[in-house]
Amino acid sequence: MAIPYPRFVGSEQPAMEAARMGTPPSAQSTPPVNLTQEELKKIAAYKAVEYVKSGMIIGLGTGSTAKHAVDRIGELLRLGELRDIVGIPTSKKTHEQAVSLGIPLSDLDSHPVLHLAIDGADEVDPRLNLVKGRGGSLLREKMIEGACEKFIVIIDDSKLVKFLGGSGLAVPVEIVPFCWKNTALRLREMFRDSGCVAKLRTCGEEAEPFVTDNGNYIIDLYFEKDIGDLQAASDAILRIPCVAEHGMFLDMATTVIVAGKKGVEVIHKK
Ligand SMILES: O=C(CO)[C@H](O)[C@H](O)COP(=O)(O)O
Repeated sequence: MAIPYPRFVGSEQPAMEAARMGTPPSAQSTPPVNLTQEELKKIAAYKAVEYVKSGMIIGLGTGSTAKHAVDRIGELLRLGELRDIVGIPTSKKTHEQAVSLGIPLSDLDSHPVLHLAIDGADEVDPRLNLVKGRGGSLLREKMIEGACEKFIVIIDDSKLVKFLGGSGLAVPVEIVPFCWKNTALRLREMFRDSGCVAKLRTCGEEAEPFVTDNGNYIIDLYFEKDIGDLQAASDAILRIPCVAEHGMFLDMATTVIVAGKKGVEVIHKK
């Protein structure tokens, strides 16, 4: 059950108060029904950072929600409320952000096991399976978040879906650029029964291929129907030689923090 924002229970209070940037408790007596999506993302992010303790090795996620968490970690380090944190960034963009905040950084080669990672997601299904990578960082995210003892996903409630692919948005697949049309065709044919459309992700006015931090392309898969057996789909995609990784994160999240108009909910994997 979601904890409603105006009546905080125990540890729900600090995240909300901090996220509302010092709004005095008295000003919170009316339900904050008009929270924007950005505010909800920030509330989820601040709540997740309560799980960060001094001395931890932390996976730093990518995207607009994760950005709030990285900002908050930087702020707590600056205030001296956290110490001896080492961040492992999941993208070049997050690396830049963390450097600008003075967060000490390292990598998976030096730290093969992390205590915790905090990241956003594009979709979360009832079993806490995820789609990630619409920001394009799925490969590094999967490497780093797969090496964590605890993986906290932070979302606003628009990301909750009945089944992956169910929001009508894409399931991304990172591929080696060589003969990408052939890989796109193989992906489309593989999911023909689910009404799959496979599109190269592009960017800019010239619609140039979007290039990931690893120098790869992304094929976005759009499904008309439920994909069905996700593990079988994952295995089949990964068997295509040019595929580096896909954006289905199955059985990886240990906790999902959902901020919605009615409150913030912390869901732990059973
Ligand atoms: O997977 C990701 C980037 O590769 C992001 O975490 C995901 O796209 C969610 O982004 P946002 O928080 O901006 O909605």
